[in-house]
This record gives sequence, C-alpha cells and structure tokens, in this order.
Amino acid sequence: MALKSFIEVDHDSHFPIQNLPYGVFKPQPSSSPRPGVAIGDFVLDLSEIASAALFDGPLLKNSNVFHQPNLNKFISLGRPAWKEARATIQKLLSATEPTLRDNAALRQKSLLPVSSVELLLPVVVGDYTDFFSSLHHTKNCGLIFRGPQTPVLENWYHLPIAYHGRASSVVISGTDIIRPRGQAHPSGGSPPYFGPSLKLDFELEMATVVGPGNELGKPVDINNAEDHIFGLVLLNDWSARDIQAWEYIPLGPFLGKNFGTTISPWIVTLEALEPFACEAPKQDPPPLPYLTEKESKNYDISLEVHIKPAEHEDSSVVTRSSLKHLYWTLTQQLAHHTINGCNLRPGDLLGTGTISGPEPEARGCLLELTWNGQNSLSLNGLDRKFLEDGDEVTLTGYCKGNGYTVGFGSCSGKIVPPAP
Ligand SMILES: O=C(O)/C=C/C(=O)CC(=O)CC(=O)O
Ligand SMILES: [Ca+2]
Ligand SMILES: [Mg+2]
Repeated sequence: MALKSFIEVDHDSHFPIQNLPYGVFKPQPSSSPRPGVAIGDFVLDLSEIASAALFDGPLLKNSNVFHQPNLNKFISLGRPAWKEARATIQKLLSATEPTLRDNAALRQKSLLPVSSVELLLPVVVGDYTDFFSSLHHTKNCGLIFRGPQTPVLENWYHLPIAYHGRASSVVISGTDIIRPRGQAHPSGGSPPYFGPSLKLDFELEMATVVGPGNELGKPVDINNAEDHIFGLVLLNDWSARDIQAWEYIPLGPFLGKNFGTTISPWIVTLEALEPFACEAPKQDPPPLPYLTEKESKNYDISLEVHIKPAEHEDSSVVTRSSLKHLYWTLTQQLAHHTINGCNLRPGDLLGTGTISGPEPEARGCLLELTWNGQNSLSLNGLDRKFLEDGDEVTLTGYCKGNGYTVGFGSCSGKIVPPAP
C-alpha cells in the first residue's frame, strides 16, 4: 500500500508524504526564521522537531542544523544526512506512527497551516549562475537574434554555456518585480532609447540548489556530481529583452537580467524526484570525457506558465513544457562549472536556462512565443507581446506519480512600474 500521512492530503496536492520539500518560514512576523517541510496544507517546523529530540539518527542527533535561519548548514552535510532527515520526517508524519500523531501538544507547536506563515528564501544564495541548456530555446533565440545562418553556434554542442548572474537580486515567490529602466537599441539613426523596458519577459527555468561545495582548485567528477545537488526549485529569470539585446555584446547578460530573479519557496529533493528520473536526450557529437556520464539523467517534471493581467480574475496558460527536454543535464552543468577549479558553495543556484520544448506551445519565454513581438498572444482576449504593468506571472511544476503528485508549488511575481 502507498505510504500515507496522518495529515489529510488532497490527491492533487503538490506536497504528499512522498515529497517533503524543505523551505524556511516565520510563524509570526516577529519570530525568527526556521527550516520547515511542506506536508499538504501544513508546514512542519523542524526546529520544534529538533527541540523535541526527534532527530535521533547518528548524523543529526544533537545537531543545530534545524535551529538556523536558513538551510545552508543542513544542505552542506551531504546525502547521508539528507537521507537520515527524510527517513525521520517521513516516519514521524506517517499514518501508522504515533509519536507526533498522538501528541496534541507537539502537533500544535510543530504543524502550522502554511497559509498562516511567511515563506522566505530557503537558502542564502552566495552565487547564481544561469545556463543555456535547452536546444529548442537556443535555436529559437539564435533565429531571432542572429538569423538563420547558424542559429546554434558550434561551441554550444560541446559545452554547457552559462553566464554569471547576480545573487543579490534573487527573491522569493510573491515579491513584486519593478520594471527596470535602461538603454535599448538606437533605431533609424537616433540615439539609444532610455526609459522603462518596453520588452519585459519571463523565462521558465528550474535551478539546482548546490549542497556540499567543492574546494577551490578541485573539480567535481561528473559521476559524483549528483552528490553535490540537494534539490531543485522553479526559477523565473526575468529578462528585459530590449536592454539585453543592446548591452550583451560582447560580454554577455548584465542589467537586462539582474534586476530580479524569482525562485519558488520549496526545495524538492533529488530523493523525492528519483521516481521521475528519465533518460536525457542523446548528445551528438558525444561530449568530452569530463562531461560523459555513466547515466545521463533528466527528470520528467511538467512545467507551466500562467499570466494573470490586472484586468482579469483568472490567469491564462501561456506555455507547457518539461524539464525532460533539457539537452545538458544538471550534473553536466555542475561538473562543467567546476572543471577549471571554480568552487561552488552550499546554497549556490545553478539555473538550467529557459526550458523550451520542441513544440511552439512549449516555448519558455515571450521572446520565443511572440517571436520578439512580431506576433501577439491572447490572454482571454487581451493581446500580449511582452509583459505589462500589473501582469502576474506564475510558474508551476509537478510530477505525476501513481496516485500522488510531487510538485514544486508555484513561483510568481507581479510587474509593477518603476517609481517616477
Ligand atoms: O540567445 C541569446 O542571445 C540569449 C539568450 C537568453 O537570454 C537566454 C538566457 O538567459 C539563458 C537561458 O535562459 O537559457
Ligand atoms: Ca535565463
Ligand atoms: Mg534574472
């Protein structure tokens, strides 16, 4: 029989006992932030579970990792500690285990309706890197920005391309995004445009949350790279296409990207995603040995983007894609990032890059969906080429198991105008 919790969980909830994603929250505005795990519509306060001495395994007994204001210390411990924590939490929440189920006082203290708490960034992000790992996205961007001669440049097939993003502007789902001001292309002999971006876009991405890092000068072997991945979140790499197109030659994305990057609050672990692992697309040409893995793995995570304009009650779905389409795998991204000796640290975020699928309906950003504004999308009758003030963009992601769903919840942000 399938594992069940004593807590009622809707069959389409993203957070059944098979998931158990980690986040950080404040029970009251004045409380200190603490780690928690989502279960149905509740959050389990791990600081209370630790205070009750219920983490009694060899690695976590007497540990203070759940008395921290972020998950960095816990995730730096590595997979054996993650497995121990998951086993403890899964047992405590299961229908057949009386310890928490039958202890009203502890339940009262440790299980809070998620609607009553404030969710915060789950980790302190020291560094954020954004890859470019979807072949479909790369091809479409190439056709739009560089024309039909060589939409995919030769290097792309040999290494996972990336740029260094900015960690300071990574924000939690629900944070408003202020439309950036900047310069855009001059047109018809005029000087460059300066003002609020006229081509504001979302990018449907996921991100690896790095667990244990690596020492400076010591690359991570591709076949051990998975041990450095704690889990995944949804990520929206908001992009101002007009600023980007004018500024990013020759050094790459800068102010067109670093005004805000939104992540979802719950980190879904690789353990919870393992039942949804699938083979990654075949790579041709074969990668160099340092990027060749024994097992080339993606996860079959269905992804959607919804936009709710200010004028509407309801949102419209604008794209449906899946992480399974990614060409360069998460482990290849991580190994490549360290091959020169670059050190990763616990809490670093590695964005996958925009995740587009092969079909036009599976394109992961408006740049592709409207072909740089040449076409419009209809949001229940409202036309959109790029994002307007008041638009709320929500990413969701989930995996369908046998009778349950393992999901990421949502990652949203609303566009607001810059101060005058
Ligand atoms: O192809 C280009 O010129 C630009 C591509 C992007 O803006 C994409 C980017 O940030 C990386 C990604 O999300 O895949
Ligand atoms: Ca991106
Ligand atoms: Mg960004």
